[in-house]
Amino acid sequence: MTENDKASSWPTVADRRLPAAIEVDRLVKVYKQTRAVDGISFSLSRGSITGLLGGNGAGKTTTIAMIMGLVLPTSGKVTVLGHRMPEESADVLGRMNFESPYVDMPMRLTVRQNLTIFGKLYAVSDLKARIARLAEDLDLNEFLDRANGKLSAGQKTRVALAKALINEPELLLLDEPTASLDPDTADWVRAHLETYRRDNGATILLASHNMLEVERLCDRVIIMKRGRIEDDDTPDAIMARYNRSTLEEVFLDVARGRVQETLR
Ligand SMILES: Nc1ncnc2c1ncn2[C@@H]1O[C@H](COP(=O)(O)OP(=O)(O)OP(=O)(O)O)[C@@H](O)[C@H]1O
Repeated sequence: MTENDKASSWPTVADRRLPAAIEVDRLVKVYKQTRAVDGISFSLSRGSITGLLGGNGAGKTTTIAMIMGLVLPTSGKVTVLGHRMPEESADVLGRMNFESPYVDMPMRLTVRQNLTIFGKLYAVSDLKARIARLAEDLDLNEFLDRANGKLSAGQKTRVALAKALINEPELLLLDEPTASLDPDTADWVRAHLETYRRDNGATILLASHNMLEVERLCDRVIIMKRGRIEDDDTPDAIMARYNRSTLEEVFLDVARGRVQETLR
């Protein structure tokens, strides 16, 4: 994707008048001894795609869980599509969705049964047609009536993506959407996410350890370290600031505490 393509798919002026897709204000989560999230703030505009980066234990998953209203913040505020989380989650959960390769769907149910259950949970109208469309788009027809437990990792990821898109969410939260996929399937999933975002004006927040993925997909990168935000900007601006040509190098600088002279 070129910079021009990215710019043309950014939110319109009208979109900007809507409440931010996600507003996180001085958010803290303490688990007994661990400050998993330590006072972070950011706001994501509609139609943007943002990468949440950080080493193991940086606080990415905890942040996403608080945005979804699944984990109660110790302090601070989360607002999603204009609604306070978790207090007003019932008003907004139907407009968002989530995917993680680490959350399995029921193994004995077939792909079609799983998608039907999730579709009913989200009260999707004309569910049969929606599943048929997703099966076509995500190439699921070959195994639509196979038990989820009998699928390969790549097939399961495509099904998980179908589940995440079943309600045509305005906001998509992804926790390592291409983990354990072969490069071809991973590329295919990324292309699908780009298309979905472009066609639906959806907002995407994705946690990823794959720096090339983030460079390719994201307009903006938030780097976390030990529960705090270490940097927050476009991929190009961050690479320029660290005087690096890849996000991978920036990631290593941040992880190993190598701060560029220009940043001191
Ligand atoms: N339920 C929990 N109880 C206690 N500590 C937790 C819990 N969940 C996460 N933590 C701790 O909070 C910190 C942040 O964890 P989190 O899973 O949010 O990090 P992450 O950035 O998603 O890491 P990874 O890249 O490894 O998935 C870690 O130190 C972790 O051990």
